[in-house]
Amino acid sequence: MAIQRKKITVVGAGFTGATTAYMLAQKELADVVLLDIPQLENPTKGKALDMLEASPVQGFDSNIVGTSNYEDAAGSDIVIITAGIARKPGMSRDDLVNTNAGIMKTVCENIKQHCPDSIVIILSNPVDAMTYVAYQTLGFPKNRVIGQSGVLDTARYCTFIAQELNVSVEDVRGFVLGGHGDDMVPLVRYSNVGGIPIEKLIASDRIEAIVQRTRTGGGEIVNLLGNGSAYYAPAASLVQMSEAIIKDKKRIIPCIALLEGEYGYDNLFMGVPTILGGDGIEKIFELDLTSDEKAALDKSAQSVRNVIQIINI
Ligand SMILES: NC(=O)C1=CN([C@@H]2O[C@H](COP(=O)(O)OP(=O)(O)OC[C@H]3O[C@@H](n4cnc5c(N)ncnc54)[C@H](O)[C@@H]3O)[C@@H](O)[C@H]2O)C=CC1
Ligand SMILES: O=C([O-])CC(=O)C(=O)O
Repeated sequence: MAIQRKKITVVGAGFTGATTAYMLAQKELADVVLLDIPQLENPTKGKALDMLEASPVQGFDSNIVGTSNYEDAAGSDIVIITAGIARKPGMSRDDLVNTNAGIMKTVCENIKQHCPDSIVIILSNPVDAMTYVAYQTLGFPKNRVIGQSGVLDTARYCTFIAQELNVSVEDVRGFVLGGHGDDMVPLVRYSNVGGIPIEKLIASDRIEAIVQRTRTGGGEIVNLLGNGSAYYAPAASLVQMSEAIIKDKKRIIPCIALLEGEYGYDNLFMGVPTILGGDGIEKIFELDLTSDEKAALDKSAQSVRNVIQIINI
């Protein structure tokens, strides 16, 4: 009897979607379905075939197909949504809200019909608000609707700390709380290098500079690229989340989760530390925060609420 492989569908075959599909296949996490709109069916099939033809060279056996038909997504264990427009220099993520909310609703209606048992990971921006739209449309339990921001924001934060100290990124631990906007909250007090608190190793003005660069890390890439936004690190982040779910690793990963009283917020999707495993978000950790940290998180939460209020679909 043939081995039943896991299946992951990536909706949106643009920069982030295609890169994610390729990384998932390289790691042999699952067979991959790459899905875009009917007008882009041939380019989507072409990207998938091109990736598949790399498999003999790279030595992976995951299958990859391109499609615009949601029937091909049926039975997916995970659906990753990257569909939507990306910002350009001079724009904020929030400028994308109504265009992408419309796209999110259409995509999620299809996922609800064809992949009712899947765990859904949302990337499209503004991602906290888009995760809320997805949750409303899908009607899935909250553990199966997850937004990606914290892995990426934390990765940027850890990159900058490793650069500052000229040490391995592998030894840097930290995480970023809050919404995926310029007022996200890198938690300095909980950050360390090889177990040593960063406050003992880096001067406070340099830490502040790292925190600020992390907050505007997406914009830094947008300005450099000139016509789109980051995709290598976002794709790597989606793959780490998918791996935690597919392998039931129970990793402690910051994810956008539905808060129902945690940290004092209700009915709000925002980035918090979670356990990510086979059931999706299996637990949310509530950390003790100082009054300054809580005030920063309140500001970030308010920004997320402000965006949700202008959704008009
Ligand atoms: N949460 C995060 O940390 C990050 C979020 N993003 C967001 O991810 C989204 C995608 O970014 P990119 O891949 O760079 O954009 P892109 O423009 O390269 O690709 C988007 C793709 O979505 C497709 N699409 C549009 N409507 C669709 C629909 N109804 N069904 C299926 N596919 C549809 C487009 O045809 C296009 O191929 C953007 O909103 C961007 O802001 C990007 C990086 C990080
Ligand atoms: O900045 C953007 O528009 C894309 C994104 O969310 C990121 O790279 O953090």
